[in-house]
Amino acid sequence: MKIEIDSVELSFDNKKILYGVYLKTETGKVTGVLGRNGCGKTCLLRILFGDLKPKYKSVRLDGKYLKTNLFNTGKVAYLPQHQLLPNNLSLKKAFHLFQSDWKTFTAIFDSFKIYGNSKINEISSGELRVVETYLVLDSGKEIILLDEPFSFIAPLYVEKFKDIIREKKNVSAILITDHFYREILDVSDTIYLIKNGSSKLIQSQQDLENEGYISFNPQQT
Ligand SMILES: Nc1ncnc2c1ncn2[C@@H]1O[C@H](COP(=O)(O)OP(=O)(O)OP(=O)(O)O)[C@@H](O)[C@H]1O
Repeated sequence: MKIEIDSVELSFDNKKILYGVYLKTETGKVTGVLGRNGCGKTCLLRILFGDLKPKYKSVRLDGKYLKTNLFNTGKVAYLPQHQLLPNNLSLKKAFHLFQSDWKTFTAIFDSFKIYGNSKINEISSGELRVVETYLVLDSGKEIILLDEPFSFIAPLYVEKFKDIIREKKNVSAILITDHFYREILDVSDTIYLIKNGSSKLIQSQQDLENEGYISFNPQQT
């Protein structure tokens, strides 16, 4: 499946946020989205999902204009920046509801074994992020949108999620945004930088330096 979004026009109180975006993601590929704080990454994911209504947008699935919101198609799973799961749900129940296998999860993240009967509000915010990111990635949906999956979790878990993302991209088109740009560069097949309301295709870390997204680091040359 191929998903494209363009012709996005989003403003808040006459402040233009997005106005020149083109972004494509497809099955078999991870598409990374980078950009400074407040450039519009979360808004773009929400517009694609259908959760935020801009003045205008055009979303195409396999080249065909989508007349409804993407979430109405049942083809998408979305990890928002805010909490996804309700507080009083037990972890095992959450896995049951998402039709995800608890034992497979705890075989990868073994320190979670003790939490099967714990409620969502009894684990740490980082642990919750691990659970939610896993459930979204394991949803089997054709399109997966991840808003900052790496930012709040330990480096060991970031590595595990990068492996899971590489595996899941075989069946899903994965769109991911995060400030951990090295992880995004590592795991993505295609990268866009959102800057001044527009998207730019990024080929290398050098491009990110040239665009002023990261500063020049002589130790890495
Ligand atoms: N509901 C809203 N009302 C007014 N302004 C908003 C609203 N939602 C977002 N914005 C503004 O739109 C801009 C883009 O926000 P967005 O959350 O998409 O940024 P971002 O690139 O995801 O930032 P970050 O990396 O800090 O999460 C910001 O300037 C933000 O203040």
